[in-house]
Order: sequence, then C-alpha cells, then structure tokens
Amino acid sequence: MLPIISGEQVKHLDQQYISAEGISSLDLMERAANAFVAWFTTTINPNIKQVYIFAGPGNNGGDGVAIARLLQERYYNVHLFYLQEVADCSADFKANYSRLPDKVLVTKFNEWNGIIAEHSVIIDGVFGVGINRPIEGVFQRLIQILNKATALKIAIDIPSGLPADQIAFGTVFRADHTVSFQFPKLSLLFPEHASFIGELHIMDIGISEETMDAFQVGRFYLRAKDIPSLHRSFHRFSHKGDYGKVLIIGGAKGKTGAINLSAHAALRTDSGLVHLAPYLEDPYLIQPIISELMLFQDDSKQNLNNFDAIAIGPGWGMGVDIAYYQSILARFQKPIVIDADGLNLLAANPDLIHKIPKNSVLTPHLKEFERLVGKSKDHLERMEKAKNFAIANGLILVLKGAHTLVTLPDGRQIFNSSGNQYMATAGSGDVLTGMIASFLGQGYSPEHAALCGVYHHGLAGELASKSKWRGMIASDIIEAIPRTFLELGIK
Ligand SMILES: NC(=O)C1=CN([C@@H]2O[C@H](COP(=O)(O)OP(=O)(O)OC[C@H]3O[C@@H](n4cnc5c(N)ncnc54)[C@H](O)[C@@H]3O)[C@@H](O)[C@H]2O)[C@@H](O)CC1
Ligand SMILES: Nc1ncnc2c1ncn2[C@@H]1O[C@H](COP(=O)(O)OP(=O)(O)O)[C@@H](O)[C@H]1O
Ligand SMILES: [K+]
Repeated sequence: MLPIISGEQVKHLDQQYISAEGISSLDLMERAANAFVAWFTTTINPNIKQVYIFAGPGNNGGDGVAIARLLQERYYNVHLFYLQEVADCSADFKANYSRLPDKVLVTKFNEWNGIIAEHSVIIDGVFGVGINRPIEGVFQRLIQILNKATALKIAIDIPSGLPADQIAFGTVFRADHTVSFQFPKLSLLFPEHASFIGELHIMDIGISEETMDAFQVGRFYLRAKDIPSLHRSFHRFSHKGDYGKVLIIGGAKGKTGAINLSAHAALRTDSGLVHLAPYLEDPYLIQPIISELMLFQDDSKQNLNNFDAIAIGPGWGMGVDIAYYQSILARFQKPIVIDADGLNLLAANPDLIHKIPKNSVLTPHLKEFERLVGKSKDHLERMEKAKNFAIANGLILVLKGAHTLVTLPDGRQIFNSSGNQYMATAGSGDVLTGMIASFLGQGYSPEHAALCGVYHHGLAGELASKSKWRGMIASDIIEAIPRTFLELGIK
C-alpha cells in the first residue's frame, strides 16, 4: 500500500531517492512537470485560449516554470507570472527559468494588468508542501484574485496555502482539479478541504513504494493494485459452502429494504447462502427482493455458529431489545459486521462494546461515529479518535465518507481511493455492510474483508455511475459489483 508521508518528509524522500537513483533534483522536477502535462493534455479541452501559470519562489514554482515550457512546446499559449525576484527563487526554479523558450510570455506579478481572457486555464504553482506560515501580502492578493476568476483552476501538487498535513489556517487557492505528485498529501483527504481541492488526481513520478516505506507514519492509500493479493482464490471443485453462509440481522417494520440491500449485495459479492433476519414478530411477512435470499426466524436461542458471517444493524431501529442484541453476541463467537442502528444502540449502551468479538468490523458514517466517541473539531481529531477507538477495543473501524478511512486494531490507517459523490444515496452504506460480511463469510481475515469491501464498493459506485450519474441508486451499485471483479482481473 502506498504510504502517505508527511509534507516535512517529502524533502528527505526526494533526497534519498535522488542519491539512490543517481539523478538530479532537476530531473525529478522534470518528471513531475511531465506527469502534470500528461494529465493536462489528456484531460483539459485543447481549445483553450490561454494558460496562465503563477509560480511562487520554491520548487512548486519551479514545477510551474517547467510546465510553462512543456505546454508551450505542445503549442499552448502560455503566460507565466513569477512572484519573487528570480535571484531569490530555488535553484531548480532558476534552472528552469533559464530554459524558458521565447514564446512563453513572462511577467512579474506586480506588473500584471489582472485581466484573464475567456476560455483560459489558471495553473497554481505558488506554494506546494513547503508552506510554513499563513499566506500574506502579494501572495494573498494573488490568491484572492485567482479565486474570484471564472477560468478553470488547476493546482500543482496541492492548492497553494493548504498545509500538507494540517487543517487550512488562512487563504487557500480554490482549485477545480488538484494534480498531486506520487501520493495524496494527507490534507487532500479531509472533507473540510473539499472546496479547495476539486477533483483529485494522483500522478506517479516513479518513486517506489519501497523507497517511501522508509518514511511511513502508519497512514496509507488503498489503490486498485493493492486489492488482488488480498483475495482468496477458489477452484473448479469449490461448492457453495466454501463461499460462506451469511446472516443479515436488522430491518424493523418499514425498514426491511436495508437488510434486503445488504443481503443482495452479499450475494453479488459471491456469498453461497444469504439469510435475512428482520426484526419483526413474523419475519415471514416480508418478501425478500430477490428469490435467492432466504428468511431466518431468530428466536434468540438458536446457535448462530452455523453461519460463517453475521452483519447486524441496517434498518434495525432503536426499539431493539438490548437483551436480544446481547444474545446475538453470546451466540456467535466470530468477528461480526456492525452498521447503522447496531452502532447507534452501541452508543446508547456503551457496556456492550466489551462483548463484541475482537476484530469485528464497525462501519459508522461521520454522525454515527460522533455518537460513539463524541464530537471532533476537525478530521485530524476524528482520525486520532478513530485510532484510539480501534486500538482500545481491538476492533476494525471503517469510517465512511468520500475517502473512507479504515483503522486497524494496530493503529494503521488506510484511506480508500475508489468511489465518487454519486454514492451519496440512500442505502449505499447497507450495500457496503453486505459486501464486507460476504468477504468475511468467504473466509477472508477481517482486515482483508474490510479493505476488499471498501475498495470494491467504491469501484462498483464508479462503474454504476458511468451510465446513471446523479440518478444512481444503491441497487445500481449492487448490480455493478460483479464487474468490479472483472475490472480488477479477479476470477
Ligand atoms: N517528490 C515530490 O513530491 C516532488 C516535489 N516537487 C515540488 O516541490 C514542492 C515543494 O517545494 P518546496 O519545498 O520548495 O516548497 P514550496 O514550493 O511549497 O515553497 C516553499 C518556499 O516558499 C516559502 N514560503 C512558505 N510559506 C510561505 C508563505 N506563507 N509566504 C511566503 N513564502 C512562503 C518558503 O520559505 C520557501 O522559500 C512540491 O509541492 C512539488 O510541487 C517537484 O518539483 C519534484 C518532486
Ligand atoms: N462523496 C462520496 N465519495 C465516495 N463515497 C461516498 C461519497 N458519499 C458517500 N459515499 C459512500 O457511500 C456510503 C454511504 O453510507 P451511509 O452514509 O451509511 O448511507 P446509508 O445509511 O444511506 O446506507 C459510504 O460507503 C460512503 O463511503
Ligand atoms: K500549488
């Protein structure tokens, strides 16, 4: 998994990589600039009239100057602005400045008339991970002007003004796209920074995960390439028992759709047998949405150990008898998946937490998490609380959101890269619950079940949204689950 290292460590990483590979820092900057330009030329409408690049004094500015040259070589009209005397800029900035072709228009920022032509693009190379204090003076004036412009805005590495691993503390460039090098800086994954980042794109500049591992601080980014090795393989003689028997408990009156969604998702994730146990006096009153599902009447006494995995909570309601909740925990000794009202009931009855089997997977959204551990002032504090909670209770916490964060009982924290905003729709969390339960039932370790569940769920959302966009509903995500295996090359 790709380590998310701190902004402070980036310099050391660069130095180590440069000396190990025998290349210069200028070469690495050229790679970063080329990676940016490769993204730009394949993503941005080629009919733009003008590209404005704003270059600060450090290496982020140096990237901007190199990008100016490379875009001009590809016949874009480029106007470069620099903010500080070139003599006072970083060495690699200067080296790139001296390589600028005549066709790049160059102006010092304080001599600019402030006009931005229509159909143009703004590229922000003012500050990168080297920001070390709030933006003031000429820098602040520039960012304020740019933030008012209607042109498409693109940030190099990180929107200027945003610190790499903290909450924003002053003026920040508001990008439509952020093209970050090598790994996502931690602050690019915080929900409070959504309006600064726009769409996030991570471009590889060739530094290996092994090189980065030396600097890791226990935070990682989960990508498609990490997933296949987490999967179990099945063979020609596998039978449905090998694929697991799953029970989904929840679904009070009027809310049985939630367990139906979880159960359907478990089937599509390859579970052999899936049962529903709605919280109704007569569970046989409901009709499962698909005929492959079965109903289970739980009388609070049966041994549940016949099931390979259990998920509890979707649509359960808060009227559940706590003795029943306790009876489930007493009758099933393997790790379980807990979601929705299973979590809300836990928040209301904190003593229950000690009865939950170790390594169980809890999947709160931000509000459910707040009910469990109290308010957090920002995502950094929330991450810290997630870590303490997972370590103290020996549980796996899947904190759902745009970049769902999986925290393991040893404190490692893994951000998911898959998914999109179209997944913010009723029931998409129920789908995730069913998927994680399915992998658990197929014999995956709870850690692998959580990671595979989260990644495949996000990918299913991406695939389904290609044809449904804003109209996507949770059932569309379920229908796309089989394609996620194809996409990742998992038989
Ligand atoms: N491995 C990587 O990630 C690579 C990084 N590169 C680029 O290098 C950047 C980092 O470069 P630097 O370390 O030079 O840092 P920056 O370019 O972010 O700028 C740091 C400079 O700005 C000054 N500064 C910081 N905060 C300020 C403020 N509020 N007001 C005024 N001046 C301020 C600092 O004193 C320093 O001179 C990355 O973000 C990336 O764009 C690439 O060139 C090469 C590869
Ligand atoms: N903007 C987003 N980007 C990526 N994934 C998202 C986004 N919004 C929501 N999701 C995902 O959708 C799911 C929503 O779950 P949840 O809030 O429990 O919904 P519900 O209770 O309706 O089932 C989570 O897995 C979450 O990660
Ligand atoms: K920037």
